[in-house]
Amino acid sequence: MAHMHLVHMFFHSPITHTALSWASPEDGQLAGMGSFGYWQDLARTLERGGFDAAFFADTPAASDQYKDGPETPITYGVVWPTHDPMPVAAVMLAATTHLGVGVTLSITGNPPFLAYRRLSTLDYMSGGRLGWNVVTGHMRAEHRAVGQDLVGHDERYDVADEFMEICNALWDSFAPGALPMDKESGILGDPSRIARVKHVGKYFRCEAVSPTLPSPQGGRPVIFQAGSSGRGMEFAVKHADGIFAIQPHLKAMRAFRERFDAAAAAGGREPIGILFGLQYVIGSTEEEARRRLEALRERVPLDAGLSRLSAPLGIDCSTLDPDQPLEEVPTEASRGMAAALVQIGSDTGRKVTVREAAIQMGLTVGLPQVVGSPEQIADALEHYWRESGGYGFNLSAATKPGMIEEFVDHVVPILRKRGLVRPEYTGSTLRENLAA
Ligand SMILES: Cc1cc2nc3c(=O)[nH]c(=O)nc-3n(C[C@H](O)[C@H](O)[C@H](O)COP(=O)(O)O)c2cc1C
Repeated sequence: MAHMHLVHMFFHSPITHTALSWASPEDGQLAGMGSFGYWQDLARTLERGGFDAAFFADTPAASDQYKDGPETPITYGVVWPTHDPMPVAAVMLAATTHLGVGVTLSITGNPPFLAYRRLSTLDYMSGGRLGWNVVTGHMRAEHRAVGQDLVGHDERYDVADEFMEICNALWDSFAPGALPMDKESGILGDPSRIARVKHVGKYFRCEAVSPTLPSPQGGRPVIFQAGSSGRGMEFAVKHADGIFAIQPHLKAMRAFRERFDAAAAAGGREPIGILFGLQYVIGSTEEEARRRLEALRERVPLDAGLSRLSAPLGIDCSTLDPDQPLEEVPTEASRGMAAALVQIGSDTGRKVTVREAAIQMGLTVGLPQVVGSPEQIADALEHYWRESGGYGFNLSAATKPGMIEEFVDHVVPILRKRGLVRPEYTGSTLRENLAA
């Protein structure tokens, strides 16, 4: 664990995690959605700060769990609109030379061959700076949108395993010397050295040669994974190079890391690097940061928070009394998330009401927050990093792009001075930079 690794989280949407952040006078992302320049500038800022990558989360369809429809996400712009992250990844990769971009691409609604082609094209064009966050798609709306049935939790990972089998076979299909690319003889590829993949499985069929040139980074893009259930961990141990995780506080981060290390050891692997999600709210002083946080909190409509809370709990939260303790709400969907919200912001186990959980959900979607001056944020990151044993952080800025610039200009120099992050990029691919 030589250095703290930093990735910065986004949605290709008006917000990342804070409902109504788009309405803050400080925020430029809604206007930025119609501008290549906005994303290019963000990419250059992150590269100036030595970030390993920008990461795009993606849930392609507006959530319809709350009040059985998409009205609330549409009304308040809660991850609606949600544009495709793949083109914006291309824009950011084109504006930089070292920054990686991790994109989320769901196995729902995307045939493996076409997903492989889109990912490999971008990986090749960027000189090996692409990461893929493999998600199974857990939202009802996403399945309704593409006309597929939502399969059971563990079976989703069986489908994902088979999906990966096809992608891996295509990535591994090139033998040495497969690509003479010889202008003199006019021979570009040697078909005897490029395997034709023939897959007939339970969920997919594919018969093809790779339509794209091989990955410049170790045979395939960097594979990220974010599932934390037992079956999710099993999938990660089999396929992932890095893990994205959201845990509500330090104690939970450490426990999660220990659980994952044990799963990796059981699967015969070295520990996999975990990047913990954190939201930061920065100010030139602590008072300023707290003022900014309060302005954001006051803007979160209860309805938007309740709609955010509905998805992980798997219930329509409009049916709940906002003043009842969250603990009393029965949920079959994500007990982990409910337990995390009950303890949000502390590890003291203080009981929160549905209203408090909803506002907190509207503010951070369960991410722990670090709030303060650049020095205080650097201190918090160092503490979390040293004590959790995590590989680094998947950071989310409450407003954009200003807070990101402030982080790069004022927090990164402190982290560099302390020797916590590397002074400059040492590799040219995302895989190399993440390993350094
Ligand atoms: C940091 C983080 C980012 C995630 N990003 C996405 C995403 O962009 N799209 C998505 O559909 N699911 C996303 N997920 C959800 C996971 O991929 C997974 O479906 C969910 O955690 C449930 O899996 P589990 O039951 O194995 O934990 C994310 C989860 C975490 C912790």
